[in-house]
Amino acid sequence: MSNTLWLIVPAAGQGKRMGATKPKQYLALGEQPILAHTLSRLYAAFPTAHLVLCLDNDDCWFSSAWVPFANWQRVSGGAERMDSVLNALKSITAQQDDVVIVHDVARPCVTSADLLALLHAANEHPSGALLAMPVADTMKRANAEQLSTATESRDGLWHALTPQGFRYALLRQALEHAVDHQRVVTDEASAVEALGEAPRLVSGRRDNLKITHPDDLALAAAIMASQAAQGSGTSL
Ligand SMILES: Nc1ccn([C@@H]2O[C@H](COP(=O)(O)OP(=O)(O)OP(=O)(O)O)[C@@H](O)[C@H]2O)c(=O)n1
Ligand SMILES: C[C@](O)(CO)[C@H](O)COP(=O)(O)O
Repeated sequence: MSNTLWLIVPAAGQGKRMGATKPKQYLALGEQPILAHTLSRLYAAFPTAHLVLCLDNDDCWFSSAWVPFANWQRVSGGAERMDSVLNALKSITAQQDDVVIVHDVARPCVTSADLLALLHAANEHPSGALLAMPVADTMKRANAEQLSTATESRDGLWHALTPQGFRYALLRQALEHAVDHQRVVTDEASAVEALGEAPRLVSGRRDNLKITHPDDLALAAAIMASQAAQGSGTSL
């Protein structure tokens, strides 16, 4: 029996740091909301995947017209991002070694080439994999007054991105372990690391922006326009 590729998209956030009148995933990038762009990018790379979309129970902006997948379901979001992802894992009937890819709805600039590279690494490595990019700036430690008190070594330091991919059994065990230990994790890889596993870092494009703050919108639009001009968004 061929394994199902599961695609979990956490999209139940409120976008507080964006400070908009609606959750940021529904803000327009050109003619479409961010959510539609992200799902379109994911579909281009994984058209036969089973999508599990995490949405807030009070979400009044979502439209199924933005979902290109034939196989998909929605699930209630949770208090934190990790709770939304765990709700999605609990809502599916997966084989223990099925690969689960988790991607933020707030990252619409991800390319097919990066998505497929991540899937390959997640298939190859029992501890899973995540897109990431090496830190290129000098990293400062600030005190409560926002004064720079130290410089942290950037050797071996990476920015974690998404998607992140793991076998179903490992990811569910890792997130349930985090919940059991009342530990909030901000990405799936840190839950897996807490089990003593070491996911593979897959070097990803530096334009895989997570739209978080207001000035990220114009930046994302410029990235997508550049990708379209170069034919690099959904081309392989
Ligand atoms: N309880 C939550 C919180 C976040 N997310 C999702 O997790 C991703 C990354 O989170 P973030 O960028 O922090 O989004 P928000 O939580 O919406 O932003 P903020 O922290 O500014 O409110 C987003 O796609 C968001 O929709 C989620 O599904 N469930
Ligand atoms: C998962 C993530 O995008 C990896 O960088 C990030 O941890 C999400 O953090 P957020 O605070 O939920 O945006």
